[in-house]
Amino acid sequence: MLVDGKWTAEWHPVQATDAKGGFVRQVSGFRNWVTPDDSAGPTGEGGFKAEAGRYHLYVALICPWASRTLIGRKLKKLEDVISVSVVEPALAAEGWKFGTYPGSNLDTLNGATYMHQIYTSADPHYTGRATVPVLWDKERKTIVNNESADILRMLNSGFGDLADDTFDFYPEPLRDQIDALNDRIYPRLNNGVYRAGFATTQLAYEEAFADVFSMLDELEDRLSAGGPYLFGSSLTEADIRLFVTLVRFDAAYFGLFKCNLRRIADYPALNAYLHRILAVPGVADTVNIDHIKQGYYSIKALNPNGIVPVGPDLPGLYPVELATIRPSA
Ligand SMILES: N[C@@H](CCC(=O)N[C@@H](CS)C(=O)NCC(=O)O)C(=O)O
Repeated sequence: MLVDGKWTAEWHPVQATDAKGGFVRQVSGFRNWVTPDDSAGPTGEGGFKAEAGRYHLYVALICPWASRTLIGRKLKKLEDVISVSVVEPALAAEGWKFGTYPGSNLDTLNGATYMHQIYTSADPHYTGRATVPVLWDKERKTIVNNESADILRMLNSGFGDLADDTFDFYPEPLRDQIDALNDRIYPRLNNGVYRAGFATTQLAYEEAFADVFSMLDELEDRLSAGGPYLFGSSLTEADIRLFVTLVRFDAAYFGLFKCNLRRIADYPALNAYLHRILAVPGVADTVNIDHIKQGYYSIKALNPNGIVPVGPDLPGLYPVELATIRPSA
């Protein structure tokens, strides 16, 4: 991580923990908002007007939080308005790295090698983890925001007429209910899998494990009783936020994070829902199971030898054919 703008040598991928050994996620540091008229958003300062070509997203395809923003950009048809760079899937010794791994890019915009250099360009004294996603302002040469929940809302309504209005991820009448559901799903499931995976005590792991599967059971019941989306016929940000966790679950969380009571494939309604969202035009383009597997299984603290499992076979998502991977005799 960065301490006063300097990369600390003893960087460690196991994140902060609380007194019980539970994983604690860092609070995001840049919280300004792009708005149609340049005014300030719910947090931070103004001066970030929606303009085509002005903003850039830095993402990792392994990362569920970054993927929220990629889906938002796709479905709001903002691809020509906001450019994107994708880091390599594996966390290097200095964190996220730009490179030539298939599906990744070099940073042609700022010429950085590592994501932490983007942070110190914005704030030479930055202290904190250099996380993705980052929404970068090419004009002011700074980070607008590095919190995916905020960026997803900006993509929904901050870009005004530059965005397509087929989807409204945060419709006025549903806002309280969406907030309430997000507040349940985030700690138990989205972050719950990380709490299980990065727990440093049996107790913290088991508490997280119970949260993950009780939440999945609850969502299975909810989707069996109605649908096609969490709030009926319209796809909202709650669906995007749930989808990014579900699509990683069987490939990474089940194995690496020891969330292995059941797979998403074992939940009929959740599995159908996962594939329903995957079939929404544009969504599948944001999902890269190879990056997801390579990225999670590169976390040395959890997988010291770095061996990436061949399976599981994920029909319709990541089919694995033994014949194509078995070494010939
Ligand atoms: N609150 C942030 C969290 C982002 C986050 O934790 N991203 C992870 C990748 S999934 C990251 O960049 N980790 C690098 C690190 O912690 O050093 C958000 O939702 O945008």
